[in-house]
Amino acid sequence: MDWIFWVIIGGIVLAVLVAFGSIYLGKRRNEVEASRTPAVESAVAAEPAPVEQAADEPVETDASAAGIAEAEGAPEPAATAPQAPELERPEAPESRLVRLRRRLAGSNNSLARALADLLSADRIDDDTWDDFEATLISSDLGVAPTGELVESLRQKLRVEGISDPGQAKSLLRSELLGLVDPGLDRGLNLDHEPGQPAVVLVVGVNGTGKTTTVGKLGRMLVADGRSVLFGAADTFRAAAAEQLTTWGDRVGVETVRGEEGADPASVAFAAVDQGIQRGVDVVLVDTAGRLHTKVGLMDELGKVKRVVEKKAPVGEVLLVLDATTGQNGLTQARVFSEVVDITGIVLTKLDGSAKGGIVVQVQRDLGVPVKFIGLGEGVDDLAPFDADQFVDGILGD
Ligand SMILES: Nc1nc2c(ncn2[C@@H]2O[C@H](COP(=O)(O)OP(=O)(O)OP(=O)(O)O)[C@@H](O)[C@H]2O)c(=O)[nH]1
Repeated sequence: MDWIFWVIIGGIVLAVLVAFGSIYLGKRRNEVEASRTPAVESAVAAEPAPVEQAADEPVETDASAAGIAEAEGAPEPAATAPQAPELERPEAPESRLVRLRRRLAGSNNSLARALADLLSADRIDDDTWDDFEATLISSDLGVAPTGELVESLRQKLRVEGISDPGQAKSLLRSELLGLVDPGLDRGLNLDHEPGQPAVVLVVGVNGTGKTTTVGKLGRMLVADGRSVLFGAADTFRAAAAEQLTTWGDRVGVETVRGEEGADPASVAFAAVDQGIQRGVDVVLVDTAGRLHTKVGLMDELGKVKRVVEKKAPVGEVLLVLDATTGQNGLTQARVFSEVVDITGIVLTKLDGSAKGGIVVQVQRDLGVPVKFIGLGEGVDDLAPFDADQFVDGILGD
């Protein structure tokens, strides 16, 4: 019987050991689980990283869209909407100056302020007129046109006894309008023979905004339903052709370019030749404008024009001038007009300049109309010049 007793005792001891063992093992497992959990959590937390990257992709698109929006001067470049197709839909040329007028007014409100000061003075004496005249001159209207305007305004205010600010402002408006000359033909000459494109040469000193203007103009012409080709005849600066090609990609226009340092005339020739073969409506040729010597410039631009005209007549030579350069810009303009027949002026950077009066001076000086104005760096920031809108803009209306 003894052995039965010992078997029972052994069984009890075994059962107790098994019970303790499983309690211990269960506890260990929990500890291991517990120590593992943070790692698993961090792994789970790490998982969204690729997802985040994937989610980042549209943000990258947004960034580029924002870049475009920023370049266009859109007020909220950080907008996160995916690239909207309308971003690339060109704006109708007619509505541009209306939209851009605020920018013009923002830059030129010194004129409106000077007029307000003039009219609010208790007594308009010589000093008051002198201040007003100084403001007109500082807006680059030029000494002679300013003298004419002030003289005429003084006389009319005196003769007609005008003291009402509204009436005085409309008088100033009509005087300014007379100086800007609304009667000038500001249309871009795009006449061309069948089988030949219209050719537009864009000239000017580097940095004035030539390439940008070619890009914006291409966009405007495309908006108008025309087929366009760019010619990168600024072969002097390596990046210039690249810059124009980028603009072309942006506005849906192909660019004909040559090797760096190639003869600008041969690139212009090739562009017009391509234009003929493809049957495009307009070839816009961007040129280099180093003001090294007048003779060098004459040789280069003269040659470009002569060579191109073996293929098709050049209908427009647009001179691009930076409005912020004032008298310097006028001096450059004179040099260019001596070497090539300018048919129109593009005044750029008027958005950052209180020098709207330069329009009057440059037209008088060169005897050619301002046809376009640049009011920003964006694709749609070029507007056909309209005398009425312009004067309203610089008067802050
Ligand atoms: N604010 C403003 N900037 C402009 C305007 N037009 C051009 N720009 C800027 O002026 C700078 C020079 O423009 P470009 O088009 O490169 O000038 P460019 O005459 O072709 O000069 P090169 O490329 O050196 O031959 C760029 O930063 C343009 O974005 C404008 O109407 N307003």
